Amino acid sequence: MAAPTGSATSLARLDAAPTQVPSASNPRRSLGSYGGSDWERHVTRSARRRSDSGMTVLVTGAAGFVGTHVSMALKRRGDGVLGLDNFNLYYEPTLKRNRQKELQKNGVFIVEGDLNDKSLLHKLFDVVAFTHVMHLAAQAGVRYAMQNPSSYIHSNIAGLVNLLEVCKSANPQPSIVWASSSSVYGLNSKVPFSEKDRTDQPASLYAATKKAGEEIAHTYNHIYGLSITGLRFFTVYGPWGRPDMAYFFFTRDILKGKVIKIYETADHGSVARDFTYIDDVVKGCLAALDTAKKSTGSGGKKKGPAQFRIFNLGNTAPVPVSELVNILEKLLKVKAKRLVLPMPRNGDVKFTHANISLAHRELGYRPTTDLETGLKKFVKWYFKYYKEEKKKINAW
Ligand SMILES: NC(=O)c1ccc[n+]([C@@H]2O[C@H](COP(=O)([O-])OP(=O)(O)OC[C@H]3O[C@@H](n4cnc5c(N)ncnc54)[C@H](O)[C@@H]3O)[C@@H](O)[C@H]2O)c1
Ligand SMILES: O=C(O)[C@H]1O[C@H](OP(=O)(O)OP(=O)(O)OC[C@H]2O[C@@H](n3ccc(=O)[nH]c3=O)[C@H](O)[C@@H]2O)[C@H](O)[C@@H](O)[C@H]1O
Repeated sequence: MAAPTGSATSLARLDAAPTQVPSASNPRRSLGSYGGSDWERHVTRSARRRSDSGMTVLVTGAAGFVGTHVSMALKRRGDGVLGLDNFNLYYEPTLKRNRQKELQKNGVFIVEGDLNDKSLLHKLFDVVAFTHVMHLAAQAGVRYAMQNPSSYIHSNIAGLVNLLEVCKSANPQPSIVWASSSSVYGLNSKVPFSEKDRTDQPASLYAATKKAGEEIAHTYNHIYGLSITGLRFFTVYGPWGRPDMAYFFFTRDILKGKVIKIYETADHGSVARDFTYIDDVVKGCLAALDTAKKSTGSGGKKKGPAQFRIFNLGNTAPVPVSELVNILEKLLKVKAKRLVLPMPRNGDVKFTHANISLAHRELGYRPTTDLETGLKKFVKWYFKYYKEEKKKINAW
């Protein structure tokens, strides 16, 4: 994982934009450097939909785990899709580049840029009349927030506000669906978590920025008439996943014979997650886009009541982390070296469990993949992917 950049304290740095995870691209390029007709040709071709009934969607975080899957699913069914990602170095940059290649093969172009680059966003909305924005770009990960807190402010707060500012003044205004998180339930002990439950006890800065995002979204809905749907994802896993997440690095470490740390509660109880398979989450995202009503503002002014929704997208079948490891051992045919430790106060919560009846009722959301089935698909992908990567390295 990339070293955090947040420790610089010189006066020059204090004036600079909030600290970011180092990025492969320069987020402050001048508009001219986005490239002339070639850039525009890629953008318009990627955003072209196959039929008039389709949508034209800007997917932020398209080189990310969920963003890649959602972009692919939209393109497959004929919608116009344009990606935006800053390709930051929070985890393996080659993985993001390889996801980008997969998307490119399927006709999805990713513009390399930062959410905070207002002129870039304006330029994109000038070139393409987006009907929808699927906003997935964010600084993810609950524990990394203790190492690089500013990166969460940069992407999850400043970046979100910047995006909403541009959306509010776009003509037509797009409908927005964006990723919140199960982490907003924080220290709640009433399960399963329902959208009506309190969300005022976050256990990590990550969770606090997602909660803040929900409030910010409400403001833009209230003042400017933006149609906004927030989706609270619950620990999403699967092929092309995130190497900073436990199921992914447990797989790598078990195969390497390295010790893995498994957290337990202070009274030796198990820590559990409502692990949700990526294909189920993608279906929920598409259903949210399909049922999103149009925004009601124009010229930066609200012209009528606008839709505002929040849904849990979980699996509603929590599994203890120790059981996740049992399944991985079985699939990998390797015994894990386990070190059981009390859960540190590092942003983690003891358990998550989604009540999904609202998403079921309004989105027709019904997850169908149990953890063992989903992990089997992940492990299959993992072996294939790293075999290919190893071949590439050996060929050098
Ligand atoms: N995967 C999960 O378990 C999970 C659970 C709950 C919520 N979420 C949320 O879902 C969304 C997608 O998560 P993911 O797992 O795909 O994460 P990810 O890190 O794989 O994807 C996020 C992408 O956003 C990009 N990005 C970050 N900051 C940016 C910026 N300022 N400008 C442009 N691009 C930027 C990153 O480069 C990355 O490719 C995130 O909002 C995350 O917080 C994920
Ligand atoms: O749904 C979300 O809102 C969040 O989902 C995800 O967070 P988490 O549920 O915390 O997933 P993840 O890190 O894989 O840890 C899984 C389990 O392994 C335990 N865990 C973890 C590390 C370790 O070394 N040992 C361990 O036992 C740990 O205690 C936990 O019980 C996303 O990363 C995050 O972006 C956020 O959006």
